[in-house]
Amino acid sequence: MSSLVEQSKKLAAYKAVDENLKDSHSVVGVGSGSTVVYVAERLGQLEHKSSFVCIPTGFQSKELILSNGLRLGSVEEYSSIDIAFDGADEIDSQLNLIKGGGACLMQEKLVASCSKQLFIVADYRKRSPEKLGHAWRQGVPIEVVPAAYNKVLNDLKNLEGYKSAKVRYGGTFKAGPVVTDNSMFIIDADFGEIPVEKVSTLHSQIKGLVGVLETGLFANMTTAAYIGNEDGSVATLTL
Ligand SMILES: O=C[C@H](O)[C@H](O)[C@H](O)COP(=O)(O)O
Repeated sequence: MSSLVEQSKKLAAYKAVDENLKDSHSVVGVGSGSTVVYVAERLGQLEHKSSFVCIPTGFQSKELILSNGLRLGSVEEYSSIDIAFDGADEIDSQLNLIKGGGACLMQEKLVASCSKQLFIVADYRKRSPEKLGHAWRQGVPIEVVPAAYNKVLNDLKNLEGYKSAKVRYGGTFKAGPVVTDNSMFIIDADFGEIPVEKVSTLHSQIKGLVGVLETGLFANMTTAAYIGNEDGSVATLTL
């Protein structure tokens, strides 16, 4: 990956933490992915880091919290979270998101839904001019019960906008399907470009299929998105 992309991730993450984490915040959600690495790094540099507890969104997130000397909690203990930081695979003009490129969507949505504020950190490649499905062409990640994958693949064909869907495989790293932190499979379903006003409906339709645990469509959850630009600036997107 180019150092420009890496630099933009870091700048976005640092700025999101610096501008939004307050001394009064005692419970902080820490998401998953390669951009949140810099959120955890920044949190770990804070003098008052022992004054808040961090809630992970999966295995990688838990490791980030521990390796940066942060206090680890769990969403079972803290179902009310003051603020959460997470990455995204794509962000539309209304701050709806596609997430789950790293197969972590269920616990991410759990933490986001428990949090009073959700700040997204990303590099410039993640920002769509308007609709989801523009830059992120791999499809909407859907976490499914393993026994239901074939049924869900068939059910998806009946939904408006459906183009194709497939179970995600591990490639050279895993013979067979990717298995999530919740022991589920991931289906990537291509719906082309998703109109802003249809994100929520599409999420509900997919979620309504028996066998679906959660979708990677995050509608109306984002407080603000911090986007690291190629020129070294960071754009703050709010509604
Ligand atoms: O499943 C993974 C998560 O949804 C990530 O937050 C998302 O894929 C973005 O990751 P990255 O910051 O590596 O692009």
